[in-house]
Amino acid sequence: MGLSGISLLTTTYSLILQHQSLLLCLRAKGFGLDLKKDMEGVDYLSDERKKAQFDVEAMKIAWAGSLEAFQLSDRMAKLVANDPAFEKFTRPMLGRKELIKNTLRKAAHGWKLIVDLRLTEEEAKWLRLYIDEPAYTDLHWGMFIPAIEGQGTEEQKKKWLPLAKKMQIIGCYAQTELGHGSNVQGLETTATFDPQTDEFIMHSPTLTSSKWWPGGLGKASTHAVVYARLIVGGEFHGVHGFIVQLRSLDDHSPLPGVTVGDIGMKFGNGAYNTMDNGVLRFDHVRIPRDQMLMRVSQVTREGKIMQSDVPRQLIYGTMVYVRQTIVADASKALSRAVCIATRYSAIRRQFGSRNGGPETQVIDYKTQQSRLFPLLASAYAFRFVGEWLKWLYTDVKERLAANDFSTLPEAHACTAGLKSLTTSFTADGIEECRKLCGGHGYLVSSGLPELFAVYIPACTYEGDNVVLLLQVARFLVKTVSELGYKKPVGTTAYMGRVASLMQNNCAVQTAEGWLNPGAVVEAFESRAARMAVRCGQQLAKYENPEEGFAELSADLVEASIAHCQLIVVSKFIEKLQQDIPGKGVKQTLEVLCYVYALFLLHKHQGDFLATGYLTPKQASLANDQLRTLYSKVRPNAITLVDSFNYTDHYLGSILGRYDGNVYPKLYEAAWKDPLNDSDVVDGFYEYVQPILKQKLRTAKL
Ligand SMILES: CCCCC/C=C\C/C=C\C/C=C\C/C=C\C/C=C/C(=O)SCCNC(=O)CCNC(=O)[C@H](O)C(C)(C)COP(=O)(O)OP(=O)(O)OC[C@H]1O[C@@H](n2cnc3c(N)ncnc32)[C@H](O)[C@@H]1OP(=O)(O)O
Ligand SMILES: Cc1cc2nc3c(=O)[nH]c(=O)nc-3n(C[C@H](O)[C@H](O)[C@H](O)COP(=O)(O)OP(=O)(O)OC[C@H]3O[C@@H](n4cnc5c(N)ncnc54)[C@H](O)[C@@H]3O)c2cc1C
Repeated sequence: MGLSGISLLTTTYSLILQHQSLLLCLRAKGFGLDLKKDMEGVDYLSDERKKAQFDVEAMKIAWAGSLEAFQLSDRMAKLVANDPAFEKFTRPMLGRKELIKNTLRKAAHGWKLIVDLRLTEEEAKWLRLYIDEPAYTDLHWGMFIPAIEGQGTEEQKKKWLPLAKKMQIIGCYAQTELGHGSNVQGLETTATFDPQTDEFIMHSPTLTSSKWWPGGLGKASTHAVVYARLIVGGEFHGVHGFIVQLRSLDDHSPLPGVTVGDIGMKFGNGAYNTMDNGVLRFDHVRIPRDQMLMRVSQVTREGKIMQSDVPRQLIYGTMVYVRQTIVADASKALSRAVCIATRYSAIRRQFGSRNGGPETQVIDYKTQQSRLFPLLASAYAFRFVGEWLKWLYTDVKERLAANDFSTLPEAHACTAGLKSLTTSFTADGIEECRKLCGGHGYLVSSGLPELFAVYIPACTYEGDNVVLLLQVARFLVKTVSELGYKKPVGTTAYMGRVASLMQNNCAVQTAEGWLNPGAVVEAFESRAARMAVRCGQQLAKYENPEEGFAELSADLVEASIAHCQLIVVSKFIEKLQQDIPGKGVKQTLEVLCYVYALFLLHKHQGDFLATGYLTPKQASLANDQLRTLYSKVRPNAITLVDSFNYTDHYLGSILGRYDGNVYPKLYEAAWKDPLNDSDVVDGFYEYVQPILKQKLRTAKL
């Protein structure tokens, strides 16, 4: 068969796929094309779904947090999925300008729905999540408004919040500069008070002081909360936030003295390029004095600095809030990737066929299970720790409102540490899911490349993950150094039992012995306590503590990871102590909890062995138990990912389709690629044909 034969065959097949729901067997001799009978509307995963040992509807509620939360999220997911305005499959093929315009259109359509349907703020949040396209609205609602809420005075909130909440102004969070991101105290933008005019003069004195990265700044925002060095009477008084108008509210042109634009393309096709991360410079731009956010410090008309009794660290409060939301988002991104990889692993078959029978589903290979099921368990673990962190944040917020600042350091350490732990694991987990899907995982239509590209900056934004773990380390070192006279509370309460945690060793004697929450928690507590104490002992050898901290920072990061993993494990176990209704739901979650804990124990067994808490035999028993647990997860795997309740629209993946109808849909999608609009590629006559027709002068070639 020649080229035209192949082309005829493929075009015919593509037409059948497009216009028929019943696809009949198509056989192309000599081309290995043997597409089995395929019915649209058939659930190819129904046999898997019949294996479930728990009530899926009840698990959906356990995942969502409550029946109300489930219903709300389900309603918003369907609203988006059924609205053609939110189509996203062409996104990776759009050029940057089209991409941004498309995102602006979707954001406008989303806002119209919010207004027309009178959605609550909670509903609107879920709507934006399911629209699934990073946009300026994320920063407007996620950082600009929270910054004003957290750092503004009552008067300032009264003035700015109604404007922002009605979207009569659009704001972003402009902290990072070209020269400084992690080191906030090193920012160079200045806000100099002019007592003559009662104004601040915003200025970018150097190239490196240019604001660089803020999402929504590049093209959309009219305003920003700008972080700058406060200078009053020629003296520096720390970094503070200022509300600055950047663009005209009439024609959106930059105001005098403001230079603003987009910083350019980022990693991946589509992906985070829907966001207009921006650059901003000020040339002596004047703003009224009352546009400095003044909850923490005030500048009076006379140019006096007044400190309220609120701690200075509250200026960093927006980051605490966003880090907490990022932990919740980690479980969403990881569960999404795991859902795709799990469904596809049940559809995909390789090897093992006997007498022409079906080959083995790749999900039945123990290696596949040992890579996939810990990710599945982690998605659940992150979901529950995210729920707990939300509670912790709400509690801190209420305390702050009542001028109780005692739990702020712990909230900072927990949000920083868990943000770091969950985003690093999720970024690696999405890439692992791509590999678990073999070659097809590399196709954009698998949904995984774009999910990965969108997700990985989470390891950097809202604080580089290593920098954040070093903050946890400072908190741990301080806790250890105060043990003699201050009782540790909250997530460090276990340090109060440091003597026994240092002395007692693991008592587990059998693989079954590891199915004991007490044994698991004690193992993680002992490892974390021993690593933190060891760092403390090492630090004590240095005369200069800062020098010691810098020298030991790699070990300190490992101690912080051990502490954060302990938090996730114990919050999962605490969750299971609650009433969780539904047949088999709690038992299935218990299996996942042990998978999560024993997988970590196996992966980090070096720590557990080196600290002397475990013997090699006990570590090996944990691994034996892990294998048994994988067999328990196997029958429930598909329904555990169904319990995330993701629509096919949100998943955005042919491999992860609910009905498992993967191959015909992959085939169909290939023919929709613009390259296949014509049989002869554009450029053939200019660049390919001349080569084919060339008359070679050197006979040897
Ligand atoms: C396919 C489509 C997918 C669609 C997806 C759709 C939607 C997405 C949804 C949501 C989007 C979510 C996010 C949006 C994305 C990106 C937004 C990104 C925004 C940003 O990145 S904003 C910039 C963030 N920048 C940082 O995080 C900087 C990191 N640096 C710092 O935080 C600090 O400078 C530091 C490193 C922690 C401290 O440095 P240091 O110089 O030592 O500190 P000091 O300033 O001297 O203070 C030390 C003192 O303060 C305590 N401290 C520090 N931070 C805090 C805090 N946050 N809260 C409370 N206390 C804090 C610290 O403990 C010290 O206390 P002491 O008692 O020891 O003195
Ligand atoms: C997609 C995206 C969106 C963003 N959105 C915003 C936004 O809306 N608003 C905003 O203000 N900013 C935003 N940012 C900026 C972001 O917050 C910073 O990039 C982030 O805080 C990291 O800072 P940095 O770039 O200065 O990294 P750097 O600090 O320069 O990090 C470089 C390397 O140095 C290491 N390092 C740095 N300090 C230390 C240390 N003390 N000890 C050991 N190692 C160290 C880091 O681990 C890293 O490996 C965004 C960034 C991205 C990628």
